[in-house]
Amino acid sequence: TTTLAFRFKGGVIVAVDSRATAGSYIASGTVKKVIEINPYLLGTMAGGAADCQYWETYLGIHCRLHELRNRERISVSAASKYLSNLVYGYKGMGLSMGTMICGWDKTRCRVPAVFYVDSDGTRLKGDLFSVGSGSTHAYVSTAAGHRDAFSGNTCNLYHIKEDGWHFIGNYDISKMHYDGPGDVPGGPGKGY
Ligand SMILES: CC1=C(C(=O)N[C@H](C)C(=O)N[C@@H](Cc2c[nH]c3ccccc23)C(=O)N[C@@H](Cc2ccccc2)C(=O)[C@H](C)CO)Cc2ccccc21
Repeated sequence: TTTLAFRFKGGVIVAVDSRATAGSYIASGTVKKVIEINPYLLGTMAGGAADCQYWETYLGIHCRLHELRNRERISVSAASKYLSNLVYGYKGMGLSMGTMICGWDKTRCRVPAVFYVDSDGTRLKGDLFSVGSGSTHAYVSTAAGHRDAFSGNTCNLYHIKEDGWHFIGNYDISKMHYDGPGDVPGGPGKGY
């Protein structure tokens, strides 16, 4: 899996691949690794498929209950803290989940936010994260889908703006232009 999210003045960009594996077998090439928690919160998924799907769906239920009880949206920070505390209760029991909770807070700090949360209990606020077996490639180039055997098929792209998330599209990674390590802007041998 390769998942990437970063914050910028225009909001948050979220990009994930769509491959699921069981050992070296490709179990699926069309999985959704972004859960649409609500119109202004997205969660990405890496690690155990069932673990990610189950606990991020559970988070969605909690976020809705928060809205009903408090008559206001839950903040990205509070949503990510809730997920982190949830899975921390199962630490050491075999959960495997690496996720980014992304959104644009409308109430408190009114800025885009990205939090990394994993099943070890780590929770980090940041501007850019990449999670999954292909993340090392994604940090350095657009190579993840081509270089990591556990990532690939298609890329799902989302843009979170002040008015919520927008699904930009699904792109076939095999049709994306990539001519080797020098392919990224400013890469070696490009002279700029
Ligand atoms: C295709 C699929 C499932 C599936 O492929 N399950 C396998 C066993 C799975 O969880 N694969 C993981 C890799 C994995 C297998 N066993 C594990 C034990 C611990 C941790 C990870 C794993 C995977 O593809 N994970 C994706 C993330 C993912 C995949 C599907 C859905 C959400 C997230 C990913 O991270 C990259 C491929 C690198 O592993 C489970 C499921 C439930 C409902 C609907 C579809 C599926």
